Amino acid sequence: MKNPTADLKPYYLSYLLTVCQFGIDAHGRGFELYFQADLVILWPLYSGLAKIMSFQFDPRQYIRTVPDWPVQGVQFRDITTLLEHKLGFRQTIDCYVHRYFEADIDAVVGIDARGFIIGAPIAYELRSSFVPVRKKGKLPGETVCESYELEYGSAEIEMHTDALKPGSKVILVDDLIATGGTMLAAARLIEKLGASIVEVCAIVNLPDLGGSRKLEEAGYKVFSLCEYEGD
Ligand SMILES: O=P(O)(O)OC[C@H]1O[C@H](OP(=O)(O)OP(=O)(O)O)[C@H](O)[C@@H]1O
Ligand SMILES: Nc1ncnc2[nH]cnc12
Repeated sequence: MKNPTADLKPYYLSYLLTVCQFGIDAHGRGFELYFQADLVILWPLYSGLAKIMSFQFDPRQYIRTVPDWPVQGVQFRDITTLLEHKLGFRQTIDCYVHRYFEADIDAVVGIDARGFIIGAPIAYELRSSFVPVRKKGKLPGETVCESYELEYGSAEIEMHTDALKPGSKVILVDDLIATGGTMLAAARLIEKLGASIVEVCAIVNLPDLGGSRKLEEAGYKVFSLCEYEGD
């Protein structure tokens, strides 16, 4: 087991604080000594529980499906109902934080617009920077641009050229992978800036639309919290 006190992790710390605080008050020993001792004891228990909870969490219970929206034939997987659910939202963010906590991520890149909602809190918890990929025409600085096809339409996205340092480690985040066009275009932007993509991740994957397969064939690791077959 890695010694947790060697490099205190603020995220785990926030979970443990309540327990430890009680211990500190009751015990009356030096803060450092007692606090660190608690971390050593609780670390395997806490990280084990967090993994089990992430494993069991299924966001589909909170996601609303709207048939034939925005066009006939599309089963729209609406994550607003997940975001509205206090615990569901928290568990969603926690799944990514636990997954990437020890990956030394420099930046979370979130895709306009729903990728911002989940990308920003993940970046905050990972203590990394957050970089927005925006629809064309929204960023004021010098940008790199990519065009792509959607399940319903086509679009262009941009990122500031100075948003990522060459060689930096990033995760790419969006709410959903359908045809994969958006993620692939965003991944190309990241690569144009010379950064390296640890994983591309989404809440929802629609595997039958082929996006995750395309991303994997392009060499990216893909992670999603749930899938809907047959879309
Ligand atoms: O895998 P794909 O086929 O590329 O589709 C997935 C993308 O489509 C949706 O965004 P949309 O373009 O509808 O924009 P929005 O977030 O502004 O609603 C979704 O949030 C993803 O970004
Ligand atoms: N089926 C779908 N549901 C929600 N967002 C989407 N973006 C592309 N396809 C989608």
